[in-house]
Amino acid sequence: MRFLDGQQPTTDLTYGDVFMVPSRSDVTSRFDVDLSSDDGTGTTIPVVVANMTAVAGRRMSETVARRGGIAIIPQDIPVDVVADVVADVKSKDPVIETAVVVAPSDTVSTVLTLLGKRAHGAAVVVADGKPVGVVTESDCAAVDRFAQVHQVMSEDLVALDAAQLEADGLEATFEQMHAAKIHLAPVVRDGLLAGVLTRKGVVRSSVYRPALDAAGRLRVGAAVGINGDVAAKTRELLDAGVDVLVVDTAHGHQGKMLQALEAVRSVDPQVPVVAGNVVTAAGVRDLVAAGADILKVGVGPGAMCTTRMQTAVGRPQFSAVLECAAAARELGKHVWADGGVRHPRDVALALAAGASQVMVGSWFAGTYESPGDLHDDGTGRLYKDSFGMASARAVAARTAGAGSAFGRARKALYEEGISTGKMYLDPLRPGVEDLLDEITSGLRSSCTYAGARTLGEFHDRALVGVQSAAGYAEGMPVATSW
Ligand SMILES: NC(=O)C1=CN([C@@H]2O[C@H](COP(=O)(O)OP(=O)(O)OC[C@H]3O[C@@H](n4cnc5c(N)ncnc54)[C@H](OP(=O)(O)O)[C@@H]3O)[C@@H](O)[C@H]2O)C=CC1
Ligand SMILES: Nc1nc2c(ncn2[C@@H]2O[C@H](COP(=O)(O)O)[C@@H](O)[C@H]2O)c(=O)[nH]1
Ligand SMILES: [K+]
Repeated sequence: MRFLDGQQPTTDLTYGDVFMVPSRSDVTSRFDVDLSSDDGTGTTIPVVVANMTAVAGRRMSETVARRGGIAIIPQDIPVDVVADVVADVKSKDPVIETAVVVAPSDTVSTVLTLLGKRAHGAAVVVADGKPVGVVTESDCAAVDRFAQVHQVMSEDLVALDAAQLEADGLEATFEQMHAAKIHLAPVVRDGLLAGVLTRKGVVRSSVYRPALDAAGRLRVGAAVGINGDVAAKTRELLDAGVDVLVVDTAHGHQGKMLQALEAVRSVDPQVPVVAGNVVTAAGVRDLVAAGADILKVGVGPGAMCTTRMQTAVGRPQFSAVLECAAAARELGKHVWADGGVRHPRDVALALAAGASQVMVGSWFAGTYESPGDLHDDGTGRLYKDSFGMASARAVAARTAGAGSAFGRARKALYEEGISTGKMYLDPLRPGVEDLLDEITSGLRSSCTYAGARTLGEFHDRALVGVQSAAGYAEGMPVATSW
């Protein structure tokens, strides 16, 4: 990456401070851009779901890995639950999606609760393992909440056969669904429900490649903190089958982190290890020396994060990523830009600055696939609760039952995150895949503007300028007259 006209910025910058100019390009289609990362984590799009309890759970992990990204299960989740999540994600099909399933005797009230768990807009009604109907939100409108599913479901089913699907391919399957005027179809294998396909999902499967491990199963990562028996927890996580290990604490450039990395490396010298958070080249070098392959960069940019207000510590994220990525590159290592990503442009800028991937937390909390329950704010707008991992809420959960009550009370004094975030679902993009579409289409387009076919070329070719607040504002759409 170069600054425009050889500028050398004299202050640290964040995403809003910078813009990219187009360069001569011979990349004729945005579909010609390869978004795979080269940092050894096996992702085919450079998007990692942040290890936050309100964001990364099993549905999020499965959905994002099917489209080529990876989610990191937070360190606060008990290790036996992590093992269960990893096994579940790895049991899922890379193309056929997991259905929301109900029984004919379930109530409409149950259906309405479950529909919000995935973006399909329909639940498959199953009896003896076979699909017998489909039920949507509109089927449930204006009927009693205790009505039973069999009374309202549509029995007019067009089911797809998994073997036939493989033989026909995605395009023919899409055309078949189009001709049948259906947006969703249950998929059966030997007559039993194997999942669902949506028309949108079929198109996505033709554009994205799933992030798969050596055995062809979806990838998933998990985080470990720096306290306690790090080696033992690492062993348990690796036995559970996690593909990437994230060693995570607020202040990554500290002695306990270096010891934690040594403990992790003593267990497994091979697994990709991500460590952070840091924002300086010195932090990068020390953590690499202790065994990290990838540095998690970002102190204070997160949407749920109050660290900069509490402590004055942190660094504007674009400059942090630029300096850390350059230091990591010299050592043959990589960085993930963690936090503060709110628009596709931020993803492009982080990658231009040299990050191999971008971590997204709060933005994805506001989707069907995040772990929380859907709420209506009283005006019909849907949202989910979110909270920081250093908030009072997370600290109380993390320390519950550990140590003495006195110790927990002392810990509770330190709070560097908000407990009561409200992340609205975008009515046009309520599912995480809708956001991935928005991010990756923006990023593919950024790459062609820079004349880049790969993310490596994008970083090499990106030409970045510094802008005023008015320059940033000019880029915003204006939907009403002024
Ligand atoms: N990216 C960011 O800007 C930030 C991210 N977070 C996230 O919050 C989660 C919890 O992290 P964390 O609070 O580190 O909890 P951890 O459970 O990982 O514990 C942190 C350990 O480091 C010690 N420590 C020393 N200095 C600090 C410091 N300045 N801040 C925090 N701990 C310190 C603590 O001891 P003692 O308690 O005795 O001081 C404790 O033993 C993580 O997921 C982290 O990524 C949190 C803050 C900032
Ligand atoms: N200082 C704090 N940082 C936090 C907290 N919880 C999470 N985080 C960091 O934010 C990113 C995600 O950023 P986002 O803008 O996409 O939400 C996450 O990976 C952590 O590094 C917190 O309580 N305090
Ligand atoms: K912040």
